Amino acid sequence: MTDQVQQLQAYIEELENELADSSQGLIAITLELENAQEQYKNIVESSLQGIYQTDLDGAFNYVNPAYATILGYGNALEMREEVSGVAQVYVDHDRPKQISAMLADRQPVRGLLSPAYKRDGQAVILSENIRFITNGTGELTGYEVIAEDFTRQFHNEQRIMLLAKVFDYSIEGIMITDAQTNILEVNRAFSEITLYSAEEVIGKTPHILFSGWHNDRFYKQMWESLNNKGVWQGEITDRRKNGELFVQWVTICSVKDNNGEVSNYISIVNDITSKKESEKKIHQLAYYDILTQLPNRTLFYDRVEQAIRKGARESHKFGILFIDLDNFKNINDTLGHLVGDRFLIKVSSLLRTCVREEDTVARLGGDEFIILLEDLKDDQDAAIVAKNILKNLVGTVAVDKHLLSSGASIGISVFPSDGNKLDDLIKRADSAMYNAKEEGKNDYRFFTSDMNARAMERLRIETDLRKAIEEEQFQLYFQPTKHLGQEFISSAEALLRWQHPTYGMVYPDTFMSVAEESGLINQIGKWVFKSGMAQAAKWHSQGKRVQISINVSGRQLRQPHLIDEIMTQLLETNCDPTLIEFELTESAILEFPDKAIEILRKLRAQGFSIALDDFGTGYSSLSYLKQLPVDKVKIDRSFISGLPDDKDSRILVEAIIALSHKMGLSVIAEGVENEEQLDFLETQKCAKIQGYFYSRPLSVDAFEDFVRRHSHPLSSSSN
Ligand SMILES: Nc1nc2c(ncn2[C@@H]2O[C@@H]3COP(=O)(O)O[C@H]4[C@@H](O)[C@H](n5cnc6c(=O)[nH]c(N)nc65)O[C@@H]4COP(=O)(O)O[C@H]3[C@H]2O)c(=O)[nH]1
Repeated sequence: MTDQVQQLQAYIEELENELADSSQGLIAITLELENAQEQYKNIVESSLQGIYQTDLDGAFNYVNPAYATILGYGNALEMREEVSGVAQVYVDHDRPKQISAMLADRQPVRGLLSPAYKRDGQAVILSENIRFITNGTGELTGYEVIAEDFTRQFHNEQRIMLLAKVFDYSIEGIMITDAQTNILEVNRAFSEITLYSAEEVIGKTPHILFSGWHNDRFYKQMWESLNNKGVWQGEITDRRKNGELFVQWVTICSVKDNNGEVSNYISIVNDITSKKESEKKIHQLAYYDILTQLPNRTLFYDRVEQAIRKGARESHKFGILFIDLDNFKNINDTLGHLVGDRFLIKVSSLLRTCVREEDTVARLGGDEFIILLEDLKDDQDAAIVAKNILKNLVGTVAVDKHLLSSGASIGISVFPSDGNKLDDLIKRADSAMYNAKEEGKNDYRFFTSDMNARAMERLRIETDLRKAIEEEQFQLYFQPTKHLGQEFISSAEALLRWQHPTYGMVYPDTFMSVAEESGLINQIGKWVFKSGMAQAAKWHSQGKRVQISINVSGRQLRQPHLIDEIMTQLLETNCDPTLIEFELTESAILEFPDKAIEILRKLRAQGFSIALDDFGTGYSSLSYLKQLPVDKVKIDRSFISGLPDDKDSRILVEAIIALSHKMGLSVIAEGVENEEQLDFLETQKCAKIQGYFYSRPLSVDAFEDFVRRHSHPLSSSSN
């Protein structure tokens, strides 16, 4: 229709032109022209397309009924009465100018989309073909527009474009197949996920992604769901073009045609490989030990809970082995953490080899491991495993160039005889482990009720100790040390006593290990520093110079701000540092020698003295002594008690005294209880002694009395 109108229009123009040129045949042509114009008018008037003509300024010269209808007017006349030109109809007020610019080359414009307003103000999109109108001399006089209401198509097209964009830009991969699963279309995300371009997959089937990961049953269930419900959702592991496996979360829908037959399948695919990997990582971090990759405490406890449920249901026994390495601290401190870590990794694999596949070996932290032995037939089966572990751990384990061995102490509890709750079973295996340690290490123990009583006792002591710290139930006793050949007293060891409100005087042997394990020793130690220094300063201010030895345990040495704390107490008590000696055992220093040596050096630099307590009982060789910044060696009383009869004790004591003298260290013998011991020590020129033979530890009053009884003004010289 549009073409027909345009052809006619062109023809009329041609005739008009011919008319202008020629005077001959004018009448015939005029008739033909009128005819053609009539014909044109009829066609235009009855056209379903809107047609109008305007002058160059956009004023309407003619509007056909269809155009008036498109714009919501009753008829063309009505429209002409209300609207004079395009400016009142089109959204673009500059339309005449725009049209002139578009038609500058006199070529018609086709398919121009022009938004306009209907009579009632509603928007309408017109699709227009526009051409210029010339007069007989070829001069431009206006333009003619054939317009169609394109609003509905426009919105449909917009929708389709929008859907195409969604398809293209969706972050989910989309694959559309026909009913035979031949791929018809895939989007950009699909290509990014699978690494196949659209060209590579279109015409193929999704089998191109097949990884072999799933069995036939999996696909059978998928098709069953698709056929019955029209949809399937799940995880599929497929293979990318580069061969890599990937996990995707897939939703497949079947699309049916008007006859109810499946025409297409649409798969929407989410690559969840990285999500899966991070889930795996999170799971690994939450449930496995980072160093050894063994299950951690959380996972272990969970397995025990499961075992308890299963055990209760099926009347099964299971065992828990609590393992603490005996010698690990030494390995760590002497060879460094890196070797220590590697050793722990080796121990972990070694432990795994000692149990069955279904058993769980976990690391609780540090050098503590724990094993769940599932389905025990007999308690003794747990003992067999424990023995096997000990045998393996005593043998050497190669780490780098070192051949290391560490015994272990193992505690065993058995479900249900030792408890049917997680807490009880773990606590009891732990108590049994302590027992194995206390009774000589490198062995295993089953839990007994007697151990339970001891564990309860430890707990009670810890609770009471906390109260004791709060209420300052402690006292310092002082045990004088005797300088041979010197009558007056110039030094003493400060020894802690606990005045328990119920049990009376409690000695360190009862509570020191609990204080150490619980860490309460740090608070108690602070009190000892303060009281010891205050006492030394007080006697000093009274003109009595007594050097006081204060014990410092390994745990205290590990305290990060030990030196600051000591210096604070020194300032607060106004004590002279040369009046204070710190006593440390060899083993406390050897727990982490480098750090300990640094601390001791700093303390000496501040004017304090250092004594090596219990010397001879630790692991260090005598030559190691050279490296330690100490002023004094205290020979352990276990060697003194053998004097003078026990040959080994004699040899050792002689050697320690001789070596210390050679190294310029002062020596003191602890635990001297009789004259024979004293005589022997005198012959060896051991200058100082301490022990019941001379004096027991004394309260402050008793100590001052003791000094007075020795009828000397207290010395003003140092020891
Ligand atoms: N059989 C016998 N024993 C003798 C004799 N002479 C002294 N003793 C005892 O031997 C222990 C010497 O202290 P230690 O070796 O430093 O051993 C101390 C020390 O390691 C620790 N300790 C005591 N007070 C403190 C303290 O304030 N802080 C820290 N960290 N540890 C302390 O507790 C341990 C035990 O202290 P005490 O029970 O006071 O026991 C004291 C003392 O009473 C003797 O001739 N024969």
